[in-house]
Amino acid sequence: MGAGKSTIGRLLSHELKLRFVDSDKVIEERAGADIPWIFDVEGEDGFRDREAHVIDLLSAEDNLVLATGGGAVLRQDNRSNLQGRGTVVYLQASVAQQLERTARDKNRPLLQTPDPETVLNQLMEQRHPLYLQVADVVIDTERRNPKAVVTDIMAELRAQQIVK
Ligand SMILES: Nc1ncnc2c1ncn2[C@@H]1O[C@H](COP(=O)(O)OP(=O)(O)O)[C@@H](O)[C@H]1O
Ligand SMILES: O=C(O)C1=C[C@@H](OP(=O)(O)O)[C@@H](O)[C@H](O)C1
Ligand SMILES: [Mg+2]
Repeated sequence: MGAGKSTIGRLLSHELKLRFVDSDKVIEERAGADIPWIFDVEGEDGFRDREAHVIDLLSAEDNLVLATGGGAVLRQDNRSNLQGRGTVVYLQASVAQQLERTARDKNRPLLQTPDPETVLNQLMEQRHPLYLQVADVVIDTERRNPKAVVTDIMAELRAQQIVK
């Protein structure tokens, strides 16, 4: 959360001239409700079920840049769908940077606690190894503006001959 997936994903899609899709937005459209409502009414498990279904659908499509939510790596099905069907970019950010970038946003239920820093540290410990497991490309976003991050991603995609 706050690494910049939604922001960078959209910018990268322009650079690659591909469609951009954010799985969180698709989940909200299909549910006719926002993410806080889904967490409230269906719990995190309900949200994860919806997320897995949407990632299964979207990862099967070609020619798009997909931004997932940060918890997508928690399920094995998502990990194998993402890893098997596309190029996965892991955007890294420190917890301090995540806190700065998410502070004013009420749209992330997991961070609506008195101590989001502790939550983010726990999530990082749990998820970082999973992100590394699925990533083809790892990009440090620390104190890099979105445009610079996209430039770094493009350079790495070219170095790996994933794009020209
Ligand atoms: N590299 C960056 N530098 C500065 N601000 C950023 C950067 N990436 C994202 N942001 C800002 O941080 C916030 C969270 O970004 P977002 O794209 O929603 O992250 P994610 O989808 O990974 O949770 C947004 O306000 C966005 O404008
Ligand atoms: O990390 C998570 O578990 C979540 C991240 C959110 O997306 P972003 O990573 O785009 O903030 C969103 O999917 C939901 O609030 C859960
Ligand atoms: Mg996002």
